[in-house]
Amino acid sequence: MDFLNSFFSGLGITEFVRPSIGITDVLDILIVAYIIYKVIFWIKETRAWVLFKGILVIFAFAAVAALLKLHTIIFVLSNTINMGIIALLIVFQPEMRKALEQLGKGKIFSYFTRGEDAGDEKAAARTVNEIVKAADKMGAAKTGALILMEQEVPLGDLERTGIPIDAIVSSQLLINIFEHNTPLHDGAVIIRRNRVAAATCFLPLTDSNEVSMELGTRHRAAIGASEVSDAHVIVVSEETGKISVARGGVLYRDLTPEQLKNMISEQDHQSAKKKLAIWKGRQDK
Ligand SMILES: Nc1ncnc2c1ncn2[C@@H]1O[C@H](COP(=O)(O)OP(=O)(O)OP(=O)(O)O)[C@@H](O)[C@H]1O
Repeated sequence: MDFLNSFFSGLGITEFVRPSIGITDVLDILIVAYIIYKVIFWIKETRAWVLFKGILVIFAFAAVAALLKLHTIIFVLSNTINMGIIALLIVFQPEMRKALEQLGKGKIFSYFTRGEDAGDEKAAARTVNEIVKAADKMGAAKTGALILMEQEVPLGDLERTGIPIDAIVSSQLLINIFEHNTPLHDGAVIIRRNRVAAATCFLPLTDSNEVSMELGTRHRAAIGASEVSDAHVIVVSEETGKISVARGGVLYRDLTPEQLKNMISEQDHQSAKKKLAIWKGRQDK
């Protein structure tokens, strides 16, 4: 303290007021810093990043206008800022929804819901095997398919667009659902905890313009569904018979049955989540 006083008196500042910082202030600063860090991280992960850079340009423009006293520009900018905030909320409604869903499926909540699935491991492994078997056979026969495996984000909204099934997953059932010219073959199947919940479900199409032109609406729907949920979305191409998986907005194409199995089994999902940031930039073009 003496050192600080002599330092400031050396600078000609005689009265040194020490701000009183308590433990709650430190906690407060740490929480705010963490939230800002998370928001920046989230912005960088979504298309909000491009928009964020655009906003920075506008701020720089406003600063220059204020510096040069360009009154008309300042007037226009200050009167449109409120509208701009509302426009941002509307444009980024899907991203904000996703962020809130991710917040909701965080550790605290999953801790309380994990118990429900205890003892289900054997059935889950069987389900994975049946799905892989079905995908492999449908690929060989060039039967198009679209299958969502629900994870933590509930798919009730998507499920309601289809026809309820509620049957134990089997490769025969899946192959039968996607058989051409049958009433259930169009759209997606949703699988929830080892049961086929619904078929003919309609999924949101991705609006990403980074998706290859050679991919049609089935693959776009798979990517779209994986953007709004954490589901494993399996696609079998009717045209090529190739198997792909969409997860977190990324399409992993041309998978072997073994790779598919690894991707959709739970342990792999956890490690894949960690790798997601690395894969993010490798979205198929
Ligand atoms: N929004 C959607 N939700 C669910 N299923 C969809 C959706 N859009 C298309 N599909 C399914 O995809 C089929 C059309 O696939 P399309 O040929 O356009 O896609 P693709 O990506 O080229 O796939 P493929 O390689 O199998 O031809 C539809 O008959 C329907 O079953």
